[in-house]
Amino acid sequence: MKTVLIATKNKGKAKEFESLFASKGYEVLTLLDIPNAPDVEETGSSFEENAVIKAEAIARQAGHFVVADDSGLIVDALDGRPGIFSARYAGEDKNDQANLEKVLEELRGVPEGERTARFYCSLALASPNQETITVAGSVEGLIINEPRGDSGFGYDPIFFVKDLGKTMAELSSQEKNKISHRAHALKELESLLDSFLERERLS
Ligand SMILES: O=c1[nH]c(=O)c2ncn([C@@H]3O[C@H](COP(=O)(O)OP(=O)(O)OP(=O)(O)O)[C@@H](O)[C@H]3O)c2[nH]1
Ligand SMILES: [Mg+2]
Repeated sequence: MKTVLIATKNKGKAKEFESLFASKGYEVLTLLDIPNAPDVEETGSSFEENAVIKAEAIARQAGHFVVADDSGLIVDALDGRPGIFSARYAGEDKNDQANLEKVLEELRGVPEGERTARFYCSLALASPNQETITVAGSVEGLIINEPRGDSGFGYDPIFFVKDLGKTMAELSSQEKNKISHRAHALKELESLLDSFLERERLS
């Protein structure tokens, strides 16, 4: 089986990548499988910049091609926050529950029609031998008042997907993996992955 290394330490993302890539015949390894994997500082000012920083740093260290994901929640009524700071919105300890509560608190009193939001995911594919490729995907939703559902991770319980009439956390992992920002970005990457890997083989 072909193996792909994902430069993430986020368990929720790792699980989603495992099932997204399994359907394409790849086994997934993440930084959670690698003892003492470094923490790469996300110093960029966009999702794309941060995805490239993470992918290139780990590709250099591993001497191997890797995929990195930088993603987050963009809330229109909060001028795009938490955005690239989604993982640490309520503090450095990356507490999903506290992050979600901070968003709900900041949106208190904002009417339903103004609670539009999207999840955005940038994926970077990097190798020591080639130019880095980036792709992106997003999914539109509404931030509801109270968390609902317990699948997924992060802000999923407050992100309502109108077409499905459910929050992301009320979807099964298969359902989320059909419509999520990460799934859309990976679909974009799919068409580029084979030729990237072919160049990798020849380099
Ligand atoms: O409800 C959610 N459903 C999702 O599908 C999702 N995808 C991203 N996010 C949020 O955005 C942060 C990423 O920040 P991020 O890209 O820097 O990742 P991270 O720091 O958690 O791990 P790493 O990949 O950098 O190691 C995450 O922690 C979450 O708060 C999501 N929330
Ligand atoms: Mg991060």
